[in-house]
Amino acid sequence: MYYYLIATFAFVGYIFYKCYIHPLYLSPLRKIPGPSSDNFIFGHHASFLNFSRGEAFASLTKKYGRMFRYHSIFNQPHVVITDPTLAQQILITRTYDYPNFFLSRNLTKDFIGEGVTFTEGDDHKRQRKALGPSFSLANVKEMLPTFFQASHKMKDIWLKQIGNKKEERITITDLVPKIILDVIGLVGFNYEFNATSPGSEIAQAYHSIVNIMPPAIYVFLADFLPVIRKILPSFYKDQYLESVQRIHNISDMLVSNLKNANIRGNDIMSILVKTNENLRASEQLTYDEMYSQVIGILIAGHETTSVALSWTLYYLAKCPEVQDRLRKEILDVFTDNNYFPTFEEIDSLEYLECVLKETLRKAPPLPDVMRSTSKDEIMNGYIIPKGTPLLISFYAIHHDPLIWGNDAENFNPSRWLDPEIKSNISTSAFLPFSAGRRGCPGSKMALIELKMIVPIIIRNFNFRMVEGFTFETRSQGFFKPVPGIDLLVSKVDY
Ligand code: HEM
Repeated sequence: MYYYLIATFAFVGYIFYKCYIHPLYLSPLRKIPGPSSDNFIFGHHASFLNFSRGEAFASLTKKYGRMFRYHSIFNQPHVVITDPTLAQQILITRTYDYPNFFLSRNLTKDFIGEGVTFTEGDDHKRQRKALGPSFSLANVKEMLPTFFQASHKMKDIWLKQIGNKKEERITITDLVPKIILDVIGLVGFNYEFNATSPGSEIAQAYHSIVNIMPPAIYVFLADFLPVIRKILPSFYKDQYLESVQRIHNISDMLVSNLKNANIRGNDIMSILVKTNENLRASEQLTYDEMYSQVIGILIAGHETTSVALSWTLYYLAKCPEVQDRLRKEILDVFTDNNYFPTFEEIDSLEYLECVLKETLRKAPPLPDVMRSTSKDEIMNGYIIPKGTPLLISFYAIHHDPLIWGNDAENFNPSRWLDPEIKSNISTSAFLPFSAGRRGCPGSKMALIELKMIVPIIIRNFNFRMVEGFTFETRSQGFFKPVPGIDLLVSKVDY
């Protein structure tokens, strides 16, 4: 009887020590400046981490400097980095000294498998080597017709929605993700997702996954108590877990089909399968690794590009003079509505490039990435013990007035034409695609996709803000408008 009592006291004491005494009174990380914990159980997940953490980190940078601390679940201290020099060290100079950090390795692995996002060191290098040819510029150029058709499909759906009306209020964030999902289906796997059709299985599954994530406390506990994964409330079980399973089934089918195919196309996965066959046995990806790339590419390549496109249209609606200037530039190349431009032509649109860069600066689709320390370190004079989670906030770096000037909060594409600003911006101050060995392999593809879609849409439509319409911004994972963006859309005829 006493043993049970002692064991219970010891357990409770240990939990109290780990969740309260150590993080708040003993950890060397408590010396780093930062806000005090808001909630005994949820830490800052009870406050700013639940909403737009990018904006919160930008304002905390002003208060505490470019390295500060916040508290995660059970008060665990995490360190936020908004200093480009430290970001350079973590992301670029010593990439593999700072492994990726996940709130739950188990749940993440269940979801994305052992693909490129999950691996470290030599395994990560091996996977990136195999993926390289799929993302080469030559291959991305082959994707132009798919981008072209997707933008015309988007245009046709909106034209139908406007009909004979002068102007129509459209929730642009309804169609944009579906169009981008279709694109990734075709260029990624040569597969028709038909996401714009009402019964599209993949579109529904995908929507559930990105919109019904289990709360942070579940994710955190899932690593310590595997039983948590079995007692997820039925809401998550039915919608989230079933959707994950559906996407896994599709991934399995795609990779099996490709392995057995006699003729393969130029899509990302086909090229990966071909590249893999030509690698030395020790470098080849296993079936599981290959299969994990499907879900990785789907998530990494879809939500990011779709969010970037939605923000671009939003900022163009917000800044009519920018929209007019961009349309003028576009009309010089897209002389005819059905004109199919060359790669060189879309790449030469200088102001379009500025608009896209400015959108990715103001609203980086992935507002931050997480890493951890693999050994004890000193950073900016503070002791950072091994295993400390580090959050590199791209959003805060992109909004830092010391880098971007006093108009950092303004949407001003012309800043990218200013030679002085251009020369001040290092690779670690503009990080929409992160940087270093883990930097986004799809950056060229995403930019070219946007450079094809935006002109076709802007050539055909004028976008205006809806008076009084507001939305929230969420940045759990992706920096997204919630519930979405409504704009007034009218046809433009040239
Ligand atoms: C505007 C669009 C995009 C943005 C803003 C973006 C941004 C990013 C960022 C910030 C990372 C994290 C890198 C890190 O952990 O340091 C990443 C990783 C990744 N992205 Fe993208 N991405 C975009 C489009 C794409 C596309 C179109 C694809 C593929 C079709 C893609 C595939 C990947 C993959 C596979 C990774 C994991 C790389 C690794 O861990 O080594 N991304 N992306």
